[in-house]
Amino acid sequence: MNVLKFGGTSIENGKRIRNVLNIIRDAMHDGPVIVVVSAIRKVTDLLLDAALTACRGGGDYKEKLVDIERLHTALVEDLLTGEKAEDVQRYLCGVLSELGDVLHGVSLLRELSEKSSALIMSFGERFSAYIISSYLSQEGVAASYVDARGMIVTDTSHGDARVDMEASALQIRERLNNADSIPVVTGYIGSAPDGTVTTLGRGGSDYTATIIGSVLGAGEIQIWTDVDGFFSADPKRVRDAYALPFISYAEAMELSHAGAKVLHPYAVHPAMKAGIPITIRNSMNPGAPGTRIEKLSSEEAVSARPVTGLSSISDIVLLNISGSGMVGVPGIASRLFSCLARHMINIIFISQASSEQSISLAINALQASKAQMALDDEFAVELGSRQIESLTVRQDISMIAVVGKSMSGHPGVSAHLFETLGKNGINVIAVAQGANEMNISFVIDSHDEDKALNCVHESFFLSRRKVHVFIAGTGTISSSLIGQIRDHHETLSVGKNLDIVVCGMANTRMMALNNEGIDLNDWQSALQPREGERTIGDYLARIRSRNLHNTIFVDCTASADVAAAYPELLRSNISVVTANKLGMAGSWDLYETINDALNSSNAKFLYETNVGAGLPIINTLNDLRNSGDKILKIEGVLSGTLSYIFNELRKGGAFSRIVRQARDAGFTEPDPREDLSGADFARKFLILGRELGFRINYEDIQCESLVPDHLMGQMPVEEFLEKLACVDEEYDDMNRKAAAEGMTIAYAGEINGGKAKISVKMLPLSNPVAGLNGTENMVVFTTDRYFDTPLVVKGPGAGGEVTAGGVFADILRIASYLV
Ligand SMILES: NC(=O)C1=CN([C@@H]2O[C@H](COP(=O)(O)OP(=O)(O)OC[C@H]3O[C@@H](n4cnc5c(N)ncnc54)[C@H](OP(=O)(O)O)[C@@H]3O)[C@@H](O)[C@H]2O)C=CC1
Ligand SMILES: N[C@@H](CC=O)C(=O)O
Repeated sequence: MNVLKFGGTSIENGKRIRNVLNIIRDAMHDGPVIVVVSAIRKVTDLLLDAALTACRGGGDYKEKLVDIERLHTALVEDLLTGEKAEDVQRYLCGVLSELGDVLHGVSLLRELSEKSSALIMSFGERFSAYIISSYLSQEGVAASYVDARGMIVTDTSHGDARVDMEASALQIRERLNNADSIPVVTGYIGSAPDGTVTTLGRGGSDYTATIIGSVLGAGEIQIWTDVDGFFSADPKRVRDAYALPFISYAEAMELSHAGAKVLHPYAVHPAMKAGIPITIRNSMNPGAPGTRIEKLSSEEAVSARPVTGLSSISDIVLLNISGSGMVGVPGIASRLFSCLARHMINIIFISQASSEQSISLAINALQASKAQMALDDEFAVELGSRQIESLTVRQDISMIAVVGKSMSGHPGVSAHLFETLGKNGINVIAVAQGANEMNISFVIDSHDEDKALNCVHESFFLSRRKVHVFIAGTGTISSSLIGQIRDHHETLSVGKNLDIVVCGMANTRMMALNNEGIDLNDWQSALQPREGERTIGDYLARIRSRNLHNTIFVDCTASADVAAAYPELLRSNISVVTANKLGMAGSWDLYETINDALNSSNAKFLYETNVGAGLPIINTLNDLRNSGDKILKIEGVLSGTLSYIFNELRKGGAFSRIVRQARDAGFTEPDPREDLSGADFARKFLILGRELGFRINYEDIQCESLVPDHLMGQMPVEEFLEKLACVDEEYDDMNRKAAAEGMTIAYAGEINGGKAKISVKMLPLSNPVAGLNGTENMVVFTTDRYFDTPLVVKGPGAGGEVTAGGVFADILRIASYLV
């Protein structure tokens, strides 16, 4: 014999009930069947609403009653015909008038006791079981309605009653053994010894099913619901969660107690005691195998991954009682727990450190004020004498449980868990782990619940890990970067199990956001006007509110406003990769604030492309310093644009035309005057100087400008490029003169002892700088170790593809730290 329990969504409408008929018919091939049903979806909520409305007085509850009647009548009309339909309508009429009387009484008294509430709530299952048993009979499956009030015996805690297993077993055997038709039993309800109606708590029909199954020694207890099984995490919150093929009783119990809604928390115990497997099946997808909950063999347990599943409870508060006077005083904990028990307050989580100075308890948020009052009263004397210093209630708290039988004796699970949380900046407020080592529960701010569930789930369950990228700027570098991420996505996914998801991009006018990833083949179409939300602050607010795990912000703008936001991003634990030099070459104040933020956060900050675009210059410098070498001097060419201009001039051509070519090729800054004035080069030297440990500012870099003063004023870039022709002759002359002397002109500089100088130089053609081509940069490090033959880094120092490649490499460096 098997017990089949159908939840509210499985019997939501006529189509689904027809489906249930097929499931029952199939199950009948395996032997006798007992059916347990919940109320039709929404009915329990409607009943509760009707009860609360009635309690406020007046007749408004009647509207809810009409809704309840309409919902059931529609089902009868859809499913039943002839005498069966009439019989059920008569039954509904009678029971609805009983319900109406109860609600009327509540509205007159304006009082809703737990007892009357349980009575009102019991009607849902009575309606559904009657309709379904009648429908089965009509379809030729002999079935009879069984009211569980006559079988499930409970105590008098009406809303969340405890079941008297012995008394219930007697009744169940008497009513259901040797039944000659399929019993369709009302789930969720029972009765107290005084005959009053009780309920087993929300979702209690699962419990009814396992009680009946265990008493009658069922072969299997099937819980038919609307999901494919017991998931590794709540699929509504964790997109990548998946149905587990099997889990142990103990794991199912831990997970359902910690918030997994697929199974009532008490339902596992009777089945476990009787050794009967429970299967969770999807009535909308009966072909899916579902999850089998049973006793696992030791081999199965050992071969399983250490963590089986995650669950969470959101609406809780954390009570914290603390005081140095509690240390070594016996009885405080006992009084604390007894007091809460007396007030029927269920404790979800307990944590006490060995110092005994504080005890933290998580309880349901609805019971917070009751608990606070009760404890204030209980500990009034200790609070008055400051033996207990504070009794606080912290709101907006969530508890997450990480559960797995194989966690026991498996070192590193908690280390991995807390490392993952830490890297994502999730603050753990309290932790608890029982000595059975199969549940680590921790309490965090509710704001971080989804982020924590996702990053922990990913780190324990998925081989492929996600990194969420938000880009600022959609110009030359960003466009190349987006193309590279798109083209390399598959390789990274297969080769490195890394999924780079670009979730956001913005320029000053447009923005696109998508947590699941923007389509990189058509990202331009995803951009929408930023109406009213045009500042970088608005974009950052959107990013922060998403609170996704493993988030990297990528700055491909040349905006000081964006650079000024780095400290805030880092403090929000969002890592930053930037091609924009205005952060590390900004004011000393900003530079320090960025470093302070970096030191106080777990986020990373990389800016290799700030100097020499994709060339490994900052990393080389730091490798030299970190390995103990002393850098004596840095010389070279660090402007791709100026290198290009002088390399082209050497071949002949007008200065202004070459500048225009550099701009069109994407080598220049958004405003080419930043390059021609030497400012961009100076920033790179400033960054290198600071990397070397010098406290220097932009003003400390001596640099020669190539832009005539009158062209430095405010004017559009196009106008500037036109007017720049005024210097063409001067550079033509300079170039000719140099060539005549077997020399060349170049724009180069050096940093020596904290002093930096950049200028136009006349160099012999034998100088390596004269051999540069295109946008090539060259940096020469003279160090203690590289003294006779200095270390040279040389290659293209500007351009979309090489710079984007450097940005991409920084993203991957951070990704490999995060995942
Ligand atoms: N080009 C190169 O070879 C190299 C460039 N870099 C650096 O990379 C950065 C980008 O250069 P590049 O791509 O060539 O420049 P582009 O001018 O092509 O692109 C700049 C982008 O930044 C956007 N932007 C500006 N301000 C903001 C803001 N406040 N919020 C959001 N978006 C903003 C612009 O949007 P809008 O169009 O709306 O103004 C534009 O999309 C610069 O800092 C540059 O120094 C570094 C190494 C090499
Ligand atoms: N405009 C810059 C780009 C790299 O930083 C340059 O020309 O070097």
